[in-house]
Amino acid sequence: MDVDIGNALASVASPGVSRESLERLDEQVADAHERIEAGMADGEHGYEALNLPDRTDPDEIRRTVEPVADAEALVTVGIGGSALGAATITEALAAESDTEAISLDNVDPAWVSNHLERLPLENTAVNVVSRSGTTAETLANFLVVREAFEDAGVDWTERTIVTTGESGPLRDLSERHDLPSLSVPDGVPGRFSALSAVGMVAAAVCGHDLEALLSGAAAEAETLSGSLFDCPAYAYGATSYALDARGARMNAMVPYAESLETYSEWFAQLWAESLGKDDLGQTPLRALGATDQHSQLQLYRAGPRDKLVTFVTSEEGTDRSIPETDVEDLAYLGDATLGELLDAEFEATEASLAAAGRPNVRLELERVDEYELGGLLYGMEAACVLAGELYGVNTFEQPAVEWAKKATRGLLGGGEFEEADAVAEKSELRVER
Ligand SMILES: O=P(O)(O)OC[C@H]1O[C@H](O)[C@H](O)[C@@H](O)[C@@H]1O
Repeated sequence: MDVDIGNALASVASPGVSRESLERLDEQVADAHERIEAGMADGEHGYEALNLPDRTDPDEIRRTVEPVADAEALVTVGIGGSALGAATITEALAAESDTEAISLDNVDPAWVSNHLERLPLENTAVNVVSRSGTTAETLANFLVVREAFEDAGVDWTERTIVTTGESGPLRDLSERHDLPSLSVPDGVPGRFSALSAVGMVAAAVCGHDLEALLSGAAAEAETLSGSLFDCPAYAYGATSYALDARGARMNAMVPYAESLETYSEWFAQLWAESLGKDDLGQTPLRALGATDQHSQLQLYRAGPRDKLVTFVTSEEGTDRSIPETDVEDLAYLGDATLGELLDAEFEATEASLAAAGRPNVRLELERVDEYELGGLLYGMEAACVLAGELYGVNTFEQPAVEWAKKATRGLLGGGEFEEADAVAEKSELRVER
C-alpha cells in the first residue's frame, strides 16, 4: 500500500496540516513507534495483533476446514470484529471463488430466514466466530442455523467450524460436539483479528491464498519505522490524527471498487471502537466511489469543513469496454472502458475536493488481490494503533460497547445487570399522530 497525503497539506486544504507540523509530529511518531515495537516484542494485549503475519498458521487453518472445503456456500455467524474481517476478505476476492460467502451478523428475523431458506444447506459450511463465546447475536443466530440444518435433515456437526477463545460457552459447545475448532489468538481484540483464524477460516473455505494474504501483511509490517515519512501506515494514522485536531472530525472512507464496500465497514469499526474514547476520536463515514459521488459528494465538497476523505484506488483490475453508440453526445463513452470511466471519476472527484480546499488522502493498491488486501488490512490496523498512541487513548478496549451488551442481556433475563435498569429510565417527549 502506498499513501499520498499531498492533498491533506495546508498548502492545498483547510483544514490541512503543514509540512513543518508533520515534521514536529514525526517526533511523537518516533516515540509512539518505540512503544508499539515494545508492545509487539512483549506480545502485549492489542499490540500482539501486529505480530499476526508471523503467528498465523495457514496450514492449521486449511487442515481444520478440510471437512467443508468443497462447500458451495459459506455462512459466517459472528458480529463486529468476528464477522467483518471475514466478510471484507471474501467480498473483496469474491470474483476468484466459486463459494458464495455470506455473513449472518445481524438478528433481523426476516433477513436471517431469507438467507436460510435460500441456501443449499446440504452443501453449506458454517463458520461460527466469537472471541468471548457469549455474544447474544452470534449465539442466537447459531442456534437458529443449527435448527435450520436439523429441519433440512443435514447434520450440522459435519458442516460447522468454530473459532473462539480458550474457554467459554462456545468452546464448551464445540468440545461437546467434537467440532473442528480454532482459537482466537490471545492478545488480539476482535477488530484486529482479520489476519488470524477469525478472518482466515472464511478465506480458506473460499479457496483464497492464505500465504499471500499474510505475506502482503508482513511486507507492510516491514515498513513500520520511526518516521511517518518512511511508513505508509503511519503516514495515514498521523495525518488523520493531525487533521482531526485541526477540525476534520470525520473520516469518509471511499474505495473506488465495489469489492471493497465491506472493507469500509471493517474500517469503521476499527476506527470508531479503537479511537472513540475520552471524548476523542474521528468519526468514520462509509461511502463508495463512483456511486456516492452522486449523493454525498455535494456535502463533502461544500458542507462543513469537518471531513477528511480517504480514497482507496486500485491500479489494475478486470475491465470491460463500453459499446459504441451512434448517439452523438455519448460517442465519447464508446472510446472508453468501464475501468477508464471509474478512474476518471476518481481523479475528477479527488481534484474537485482539492480545488475546494477539502483535505483528502489516497491509499493506493496495485490491484485487489490477497497480497494487496493483506497489506491494506495490516496497514490500517497499524495506522489505528499509531493514532491511538497519538491521542493517548486505550486503543484496545471498548467499554462503551460492553455497557449495551450487558443491558441487552439483562433485558432478556440473562442475569442481573444494573445497565438494564437504565432502559426503564428513558425520558420521553412523545409527539403522537
Ligand atoms: O467475538 P465476540 O466476543 O463475539 O465479540 C464480537 C464483537 O462484540 C462487541 O460488540 C465488541 O465491541 C466487538 O469488538 C466485538 O468484535
